[in-house]
Amino acid sequence: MHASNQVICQPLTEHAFAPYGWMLGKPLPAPAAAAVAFSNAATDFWQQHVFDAGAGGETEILWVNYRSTEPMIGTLEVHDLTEQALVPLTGPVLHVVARSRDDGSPDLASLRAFALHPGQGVCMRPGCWHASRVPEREAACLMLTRRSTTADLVRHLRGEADGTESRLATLATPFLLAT
Ligand SMILES: NC(=O)N[C@@H](O)C(=O)O
Repeated sequence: MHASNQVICQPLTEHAFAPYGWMLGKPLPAPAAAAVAFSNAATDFWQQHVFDAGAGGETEILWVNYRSTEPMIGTLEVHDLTEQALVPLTGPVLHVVARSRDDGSPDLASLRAFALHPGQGVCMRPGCWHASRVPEREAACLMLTRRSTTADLVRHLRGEADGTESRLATLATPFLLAT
C-alpha cells in the first residue's frame, strides 16, 4: 500500500498482484489431476501461466541483474506490446508496479511494491508500469519478454533512438520505497 509518496513493500500474493498480472510460484494444485499438472514419485510440474509476447512477438529469455538499492522511485518503465515475466534466482527483488491510466500514463494511485523471493516471480501484463530494486545485494533474475521490445529498449537506453515498444515516465514527485 502507499501513503503519500511512500510505497511499502508487501508480500506477493496471487490476489494482490492480479491487477498487474500473474503471480508465479503458485503452489501445486490439489488434486494435480484437476489442472494442467503432473505429479509422481520423481517429479511435479504444473502450469503457472501461458506467456503472451503479443501479436507477432517472439518470446525471448533474458538473464537480468538488478543491483540498485536506491530507495527513491523517480522513474517507471512500461512495455506496451508484451507481457514480461521476472523470476529472481539468487536473491530478493523489490518490484514496484502501477497500472496505466486511460491515457497510458502511470496510475499512481495503483502504485504498489512487492517483495519477490527466489522460487516465486511475476508476469506483468502489457501496460504495467514498473521499477525494480534490491534490498542489499545484486540479484540475478530470469526474464521472459519480447525480442523486439528488448532490441527497442537497448536502442532507447543507449540514446540511439526513441523507444517504440516501451516508455519511461519521470515522476513529478518520487516515491520512497519502504520495506
Ligand atoms: N529488459 C527489460 O525489459 N528490462 C526492464 O523491463 C526492466 O524493468 O528491467
